[in-house]
Amino acid sequence: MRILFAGGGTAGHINPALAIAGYVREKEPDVKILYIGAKGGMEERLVPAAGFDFKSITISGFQRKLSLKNVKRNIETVVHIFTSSREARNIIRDFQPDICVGTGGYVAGPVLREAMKMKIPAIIHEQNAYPGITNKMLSKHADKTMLAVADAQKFLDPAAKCVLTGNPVRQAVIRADRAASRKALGLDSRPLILSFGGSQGARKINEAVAELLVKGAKSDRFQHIHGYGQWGGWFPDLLKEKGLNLSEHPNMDIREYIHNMPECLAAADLVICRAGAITLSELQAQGKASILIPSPNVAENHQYHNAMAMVDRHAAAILEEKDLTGASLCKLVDDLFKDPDMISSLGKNARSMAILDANQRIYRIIKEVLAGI
Ligand SMILES: CC(=O)N[C@H]1[C@@H](OP(=O)(O)OP(=O)(O)OC[C@H]2O[C@@H](n3ccc(=O)[nH]c3=O)[C@H](O)[C@@H]2O)O[C@H](CO)[C@@H](O)[C@@H]1O
Repeated sequence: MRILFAGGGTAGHINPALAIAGYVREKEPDVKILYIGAKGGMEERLVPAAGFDFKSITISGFQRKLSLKNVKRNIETVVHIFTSSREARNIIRDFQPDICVGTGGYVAGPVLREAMKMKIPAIIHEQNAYPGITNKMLSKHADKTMLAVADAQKFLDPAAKCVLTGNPVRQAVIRADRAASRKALGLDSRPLILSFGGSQGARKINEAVAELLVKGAKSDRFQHIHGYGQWGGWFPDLLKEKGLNLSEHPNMDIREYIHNMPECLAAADLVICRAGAITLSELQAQGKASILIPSPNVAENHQYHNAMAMVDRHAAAILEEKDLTGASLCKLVDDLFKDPDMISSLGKNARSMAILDANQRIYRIIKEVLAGI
């Protein structure tokens, strides 16, 4: 079997593709997998690191806010629509896939469209309750549109052939064990706080977490791992300005991107993060207590709705960005750790929401589509 994947822009689109690809490779070690991503996107690093062949095409998205710079970018995007289709077509011709799987993000558009024109079976996966623009466009002609949340169907083309699968989570996340992960990370018996602001990081979360790290360093009560993101290069200097010298605190660790997320998640006692769809599925798979800070800058405020689905089931705490300060975050963390039963019940309730067989369901759909069912 030869499978072509396309999806990218943020890890929220890349990691589901890697989860599906990883599962299929476990089931069928002879499978040939190729991943097409966008030149310059996070997928350029993440996909080869996961051991899959990768090719890129040049593509960009339309900028909605009008400015001179954005007009120029939008003209480039129109040019890319044509050139990227040609690039995608050439890669597809060379690779000759049996099926093409799209997981959202601009790059999936030209790849899946060209595959469909070439009569190659094409299926897409939507991670959110509110679908992204690429999947909305592709859903009309896709052989199957796989959904994480049934509600997404009402925003898709009426012709979409929808099937509910849940979000695919990487096997490494599902399997990671707390005790083994804590040992591998060199942690001691104090609680571990894990924080990050989505796959790209978030300025406001960095600023609030800086306070939490300073306070944590003084009290020495916690161990902490924080991912500050690709635009957060200023974060280490902020800590220095605040007088925090991390070399004196070996179990306080900051990094631009957390590459060993399965271990870090398994080891954590409390996770502070955005409410992107895949992050939430991972929290559920690992049954972790969390403080969710939804991004207010996403289509239809969908991260708030993602978060509330957990908060309403007492499976996470929420701190809205408008209420987020160093002080409000420190207080909520203190309150939670004062109440160990609360931390444990948030984790248990999160786990009860997990859909752990999404990879199996998607694998079955791939086989059915290939068999013409
Ligand atoms: C601002 C934005 O557009 N966010 C969207 C984006 O979020 P984003 O790209 O942040 O996606 P998710 O929260 O869904 O997934 C993030 C993934 O990155 C991993 N990770 C993150 C940080 C890190 O340092 N290391 C690491 O490995 C997480 O474990 C997870 O697997 O895609 C999601 C899925 O379509 C959407 O729900 C989000 O609304």
